[in-house]
Amino acid sequence: MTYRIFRNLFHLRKMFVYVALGVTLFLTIYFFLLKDEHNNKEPPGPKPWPIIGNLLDLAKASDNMTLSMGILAEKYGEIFSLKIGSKRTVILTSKEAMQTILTNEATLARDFSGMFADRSFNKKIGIAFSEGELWDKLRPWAFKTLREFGFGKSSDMEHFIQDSSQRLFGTIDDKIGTGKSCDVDVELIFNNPILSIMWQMVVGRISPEDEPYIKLLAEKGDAFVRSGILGTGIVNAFPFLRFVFPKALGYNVQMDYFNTSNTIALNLFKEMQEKWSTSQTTPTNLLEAFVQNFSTDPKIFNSENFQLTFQDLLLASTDTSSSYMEFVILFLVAYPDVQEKIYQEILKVVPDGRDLCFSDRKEMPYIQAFFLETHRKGRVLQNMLPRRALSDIAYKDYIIKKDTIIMADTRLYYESQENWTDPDAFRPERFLNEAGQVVNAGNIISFSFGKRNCPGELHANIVAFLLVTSLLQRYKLSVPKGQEMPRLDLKPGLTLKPYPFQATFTKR
Ligand code: HEM
Repeated sequence: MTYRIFRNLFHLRKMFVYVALGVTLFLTIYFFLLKDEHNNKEPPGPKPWPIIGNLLDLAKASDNMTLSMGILAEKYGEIFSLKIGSKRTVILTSKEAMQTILTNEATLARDFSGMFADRSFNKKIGIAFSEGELWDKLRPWAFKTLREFGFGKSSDMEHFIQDSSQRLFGTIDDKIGTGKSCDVDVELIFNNPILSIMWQMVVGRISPEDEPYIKLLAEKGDAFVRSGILGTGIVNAFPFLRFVFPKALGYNVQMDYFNTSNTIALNLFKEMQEKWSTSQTTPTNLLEAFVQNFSTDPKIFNSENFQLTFQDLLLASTDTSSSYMEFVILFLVAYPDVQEKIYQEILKVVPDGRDLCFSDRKEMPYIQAFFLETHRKGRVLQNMLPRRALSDIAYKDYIIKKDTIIMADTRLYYESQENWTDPDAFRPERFLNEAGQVVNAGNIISFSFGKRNCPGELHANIVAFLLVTSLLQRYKLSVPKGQEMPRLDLKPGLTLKPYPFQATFTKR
């Protein structure tokens, strides 16, 4: 018996040695003898390992995932290749590369796998991850319809935004009580008000029954975005891992948000279908228009497509704009002289203290320059949403092969000394000429390029302008007494935001 055990152990050890020798031989051949997988026309990049691709190179470049791609770009240039798992990926880091490649119609598709497939019942539906005929029809229809209900129209949006900001100021005033000031945790204060603005345009109302859903979506949406960029990268590279380590990779949190959003949207859709079957009125919101079009084109205007359109609109507008607003407060607090200049500009344009309208913005170049500088330093979507090449694409001497994932990372561009002379400084004046007019706004590329760029730019600008001006009319912002200056670097996540900080809101 003992002899048999020893003999088996011996065989096992021999087998292990053979396997180890085999693997070593394979890796040696792979690295030294096999022809380089990058044909010389593909953009350069570190040599990928079998199975894991360049995940180790990314991890080695920096333990801060927001920096990794930029660090590799310093070595390989404005366009370089990586393999994320087995996925061939190209990273763009210069404005020229992004502008040229992302406006090419062959890059209108998206990467679609792992959690991005699970969130949409494994179908390419909705706006942000659909493609082809459905995307061609749904995106223009959704934004044309939203515009009818106020989206991107300052006069209509003013009403929604004032409503949301009043509620936010109410909470701050309650906290101040009979005093003059209070310290506020800035993290997440804008999520709920900003989500409410888009909710009103999509659903057409905020009833007391809607409030808990808005709160739930704001909270779970934030948890989704914070659920770990590393986890999402790994899950996209090795989709099966999401079922093996769902908790560690953030997959549970992500699915929790998707399921919550899809259930809320489905209930709204059914409720509207019932209403429509009894009284047929002219639509006053996106949901109503969606349901009314169901009978004419059920392939597009069905409940699943509504669920994903609802999710795309609420998530894309809320997290980006709220994180951007957190950066706005951070920079106002960190640079009191900048805050004072904006306040003086507000006083000059509306000395009587009336609410500002978006049309006042054209008289206010300094605040416009401040918003541009905030986009440069507070890079909410530093890594834009991944695209996918529909055919081979030529750029300079390189070829991006069909089906390559295309990612853009704006950090190096925004931090380049060559482009900005003093990139580390927060200096809105860089966007003003000697006559005090706004210049070089086109150098801010945060909303991307081409037909698949961000459709929410104007909406985001209106929201930021009206929220910030009304806030500064009421409060002066500062670092709380006895606290250190908050961190100015960016907190990693699917989108970037400031690290948690407090600001003192003092009534003017
Ligand atoms: C600070 C605010 C925002 C920033 C920096 C931002 C940035 C971006 C970027 C970089 C993309 C990817 C574009 C591409 O693939 O080339 C995108 C997509 C998108 N954004 Fe925004 N965004 C912001 C606010 C908004 C708002 C307010 C909305 C309102 C609805 C919105 C809706 C969308 C949608 C639906 C997409 C997907 C478009 C498509 O795939 O066709 N975004 N955004």
